[in-house]
Amino acid sequence: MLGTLVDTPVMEVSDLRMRYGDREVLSGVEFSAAPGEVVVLLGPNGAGKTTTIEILEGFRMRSGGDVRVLGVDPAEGGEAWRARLGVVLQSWRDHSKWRVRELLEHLGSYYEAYSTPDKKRPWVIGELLEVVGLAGSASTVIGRLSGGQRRRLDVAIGIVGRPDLLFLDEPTVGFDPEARRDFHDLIHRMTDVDSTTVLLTTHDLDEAEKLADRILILARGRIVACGSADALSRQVAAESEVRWTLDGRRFVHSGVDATEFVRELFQQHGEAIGDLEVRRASLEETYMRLVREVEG
Ligand SMILES: Nc1ncnc2c1ncn2[C@@H]1O[C@H](COP(=O)(O)OP(=O)(O)OP(=O)(O)O)[C@@H](O)[C@H]1O
Repeated sequence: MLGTLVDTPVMEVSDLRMRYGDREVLSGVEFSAAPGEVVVLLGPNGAGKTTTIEILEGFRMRSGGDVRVLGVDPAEGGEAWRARLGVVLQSWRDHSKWRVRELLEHLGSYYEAYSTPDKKRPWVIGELLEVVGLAGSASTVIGRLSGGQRRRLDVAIGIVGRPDLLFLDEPTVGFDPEARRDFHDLIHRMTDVDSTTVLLTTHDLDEAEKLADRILILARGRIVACGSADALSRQVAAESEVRWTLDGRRFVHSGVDATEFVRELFQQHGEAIGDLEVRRASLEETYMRLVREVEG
């Protein structure tokens, strides 16, 4: 085929509005996401992150605006559309008497009808148990899992149908550091191997920085900033901090062009320079500054 193949966006949101009673929570949210992209939605408590995700999942009717998810308006999405979505809910409370493998096999069987030549559904359960770190608990009764294992099961339930688009609302709450790292590896694997698009919310900025291709900051009903962690930090804090030692003394300099400054520093002092550090604003500093500016 001649010409450039342009990926159709997996999600397109334009002028999204949501009102609860007379209170407007979302007042013109705009963003889109491409196949295989990991988009992280950040924002203070009550900003409307869960509301946004629920609208995209088709669980909540919006008050206004245009939304397309996998090319379909979520308000009208049917079974075949839903089968291509993965949703990780806050916690799976039902079926506490079932065993882990049994529940995943049961839920997975629903997706068989939606297998395609490119994507065999559901995930092979043994392999799924491996990747979410539950292989050792396959025969455990769900009611006896620990909080962290329960959360791993939530993730397994969300991805058992090998979704094209995965929604995760605060997925790693209650994870220990190892489970958190395993989860990050899993997300990378899904986007690399299956080109799954991921939209997730978190309050863990370190996690956002590790996972996101793009970070969206939701505040006061709108997306107030959008970009990689690095781009956001450049946008907010033009200056970087350079620290170094010289003849046993510590120095600090803040400026716009750190590279040029360091070049000159070395030209002037050469090997006498020690412990050089160049630091841009962290995502936490950037986030706090952006949200404070918007919230006045
Ligand atoms: N069903 C509802 N009826 C009325 N108000 C609601 C409803 N659901 C949410 N809200 C309100 O809408 C606002 C946004 O809530 P939402 O849960 O979407 O925020 P969030 O960004 O996910 O917050 P958090 O970070 O605390 O999870 C909040 O003020 C909340 O109280």
